[in-house]
Amino acid sequence: MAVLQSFVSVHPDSHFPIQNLPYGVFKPQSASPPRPGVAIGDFVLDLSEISSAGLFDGPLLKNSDAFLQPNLNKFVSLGRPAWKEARATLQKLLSATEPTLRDNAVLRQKALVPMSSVELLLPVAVGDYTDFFTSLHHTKNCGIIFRGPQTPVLDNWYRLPVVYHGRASSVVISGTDIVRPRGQAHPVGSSTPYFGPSLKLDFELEMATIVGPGNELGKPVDINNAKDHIFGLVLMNDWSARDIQAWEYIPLGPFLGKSFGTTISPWIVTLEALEPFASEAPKQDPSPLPYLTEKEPKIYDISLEAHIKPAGHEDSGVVSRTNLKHLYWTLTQQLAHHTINGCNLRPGDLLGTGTVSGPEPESRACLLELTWNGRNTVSVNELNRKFLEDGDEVILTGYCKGNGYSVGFGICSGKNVPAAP
Ligand SMILES: O=C(O)/C=C/C(=O)CC(=O)CC(=O)O
Ligand SMILES: [Ca+2]
Ligand SMILES: [Mg+2]
Repeated sequence: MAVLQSFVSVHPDSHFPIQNLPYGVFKPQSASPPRPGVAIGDFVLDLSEISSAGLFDGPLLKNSDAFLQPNLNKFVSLGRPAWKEARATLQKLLSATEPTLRDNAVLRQKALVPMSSVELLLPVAVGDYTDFFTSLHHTKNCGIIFRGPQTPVLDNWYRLPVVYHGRASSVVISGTDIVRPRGQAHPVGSSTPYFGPSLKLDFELEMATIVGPGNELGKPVDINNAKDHIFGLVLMNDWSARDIQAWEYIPLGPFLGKSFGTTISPWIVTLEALEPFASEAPKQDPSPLPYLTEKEPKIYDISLEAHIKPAGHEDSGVVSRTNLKHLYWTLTQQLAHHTINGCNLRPGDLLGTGTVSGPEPESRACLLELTWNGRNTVSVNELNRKFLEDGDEVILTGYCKGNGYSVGFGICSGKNVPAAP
């Protein structure tokens, strides 16, 4: 079957072919109000213009103001039938053989904006942010580093997706500077804690679910319906101050070591676009309890990379290469577990997968693991790093390789700037 083509020319290496159509929010000019868009090649299609032109003409979106909003919360709340309808409309409008937009120069001029000229914003207003801990490799390595080699993975880890509640207020869009946090730390061997800028600033390469309709308080989501609550995925960097974290986290878990900033990528790639890259998840042993047992457990084959651009340098170097398929607990198990006590999820909530470390040393997805808590170094363009230095930029990227095209996530980047004096 011929590969679907757009009338917008899309470079073969682009993350944003017509097979992808990820959703974001942008401002065409700094003074313009934010509006939803989809990425196509090097352009953003302005969905407020497409909506105002009456081109969302399917039964669910015909009279909807979902694309006349400053964020995507309303659209993601509508659920999969509306998401499918929007995708079908947009794929048709952008296809090479469809004249409606292709041959309307006035509308094209208004609705197709060069991506290089826009400001990308947070795609959703994030009401709540939760971060799971679902890579066995990451869990084992952190266990050995923080708690010693005796029992790096505790029994509960195999029975439920272990998780902590993060801070939504400090979720920021790719490109936002991250100020090095100050806090307490208590290095091994020192008799008292000290206070100061973190000396162990780290990144964590993760992905995150953007929640769709969500559930009412008191009504858990059934595991076999959990997929209907996942609108799509973004890249996520859960910045972590390892020295602050190691001292504060017992017994309640991470707090100030994580809450100073979490960066997400601007484009939400939908599960519809990821479907060709889904496969059966590996069997879990021990078998999970019935509320976590799904009829068709799926994983997604998404190649992920972390790069560091050292302070003052033009080029970045790759420090980690991994894949989302290395996770033990599926995205749907994470979501169902989150609601099993009746806790409600709301449209736009952000559920981090946890650090996506794989089995090979080069697939460790944070510096804590890559340098074994600063015992070793990683080399980046002939420089060595134990942890991040002021001015270092971390760039995450991810993509799925299709037949003749890629479905990608673009980048999720952030630069560290010095701590407040
Ligand atoms: O093992 C620990 O004490 C903590 C490790 C983390 O920092 C984990 C975390 O943020 C969840 C994850 O990214 O997998
Ligand atoms: Ca994390
Ligand atoms: Mg964080």
